[in-house]
Amino acid sequence: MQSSAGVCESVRVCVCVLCGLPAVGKSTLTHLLCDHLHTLGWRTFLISYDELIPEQAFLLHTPRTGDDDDDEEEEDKEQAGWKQYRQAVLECVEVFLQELNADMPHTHTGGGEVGTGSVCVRFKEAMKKQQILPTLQDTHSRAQRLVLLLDDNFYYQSMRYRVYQLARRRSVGFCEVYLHCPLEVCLHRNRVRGQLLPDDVITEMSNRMEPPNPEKNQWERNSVTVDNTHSVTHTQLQEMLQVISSAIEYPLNPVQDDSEQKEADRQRCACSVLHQVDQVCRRLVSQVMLTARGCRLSAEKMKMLARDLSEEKSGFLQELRAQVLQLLAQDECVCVERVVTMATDTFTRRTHVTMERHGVHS
Ligand SMILES: Nc1ncnc2c1ncn2[C@@H]1O[C@H](COP(=O)(O)OP(=O)(O)OP(=O)(O)O)[C@@H](O)[C@H]1O
Repeated sequence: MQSSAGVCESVRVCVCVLCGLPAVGKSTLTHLLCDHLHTLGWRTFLISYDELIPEQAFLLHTPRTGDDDDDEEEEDKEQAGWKQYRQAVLECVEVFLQELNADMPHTHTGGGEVGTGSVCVRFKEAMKKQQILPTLQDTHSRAQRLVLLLDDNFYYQSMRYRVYQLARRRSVGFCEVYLHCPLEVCLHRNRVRGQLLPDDVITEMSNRMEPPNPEKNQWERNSVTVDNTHSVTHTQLQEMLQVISSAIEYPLNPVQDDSEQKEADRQRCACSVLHQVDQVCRRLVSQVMLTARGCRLSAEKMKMLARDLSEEKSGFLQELRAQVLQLLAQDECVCVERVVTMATDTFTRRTHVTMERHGVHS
């Protein structure tokens, strides 16, 4: 049976999120997965964030590392812009899924706010290039299963959770493939391919990486972790195909209870706390750097201090995030103001220790 758009109505779909550090090998693996899925007669739609989001937005976003705290406002604006682009990608995916089995032609021209409209244009180009609609319209095709492969770093759990929510709203399957290997290997692969990203950006992302945690997050139960230090083995490939297959056979149901809303509230609260504490930490780091400048530290020592402070801040924010989410998961009441004050005190003490270690005295 066909809709007026000509797409077979019984297409089973799943969204597969590929996450991992830059240069870990996500794109390479995606192509391998596509080849294998095609031999099963399944269709794939490769959604590469690198190709949909203008390069400029990625460059603006690259996580900052310590000694460039001067222009906080500018960075906030950049972060907001980058988030809009990511949101625009998800909007395109959602409209695509909405129209897939509905009685509608694929004529969506939106794709987000002004400035992110290019994402929609690129999304449509990707559809055309990968011949998504012609194959799905072919009723004789055995391609009744479609796997959307989302290729990006997805280093925060909250980034992946948004995709999960989308899959749930549209009643399709959801799974995750987390690709990892030692940081040094990623840095090396990045250098070999022509150093697309500075080392410290990849290192910073590694500090921030929150791998899937199926034990803690029920919604991440359909995930597989793959060590990509060497070539992917047959067993690893089978594991991935198994997870994708299970996601496609058992699509998610739209929310029946308020658990999803609760989880979203928890994430929002944690983000708010983290954002405020992050601002405070940056100011403290800037102050320390100013004090160090006053102490006439050599350029080399200033660099080492900046690096240590940056690491201290990343680690501290990560710990705090985990603690806040734990409290919220236990339904504890989290007073944002209080947490921010306590966190400020703790981080101030830590910066003092770091200062002393570097011979900086206020
Ligand atoms: N298992 C592997 N063993 C050795 N080299 C690999 C492996 N997988 C990928 N590579 C190489 O590492 C480099 C980065 O791979 P790839 O572009 O797939 O990474 P990526 O995770 O998609 O990067 P990005 O997120 O920056 O787009 C490429 O040169 C690729 O050939």
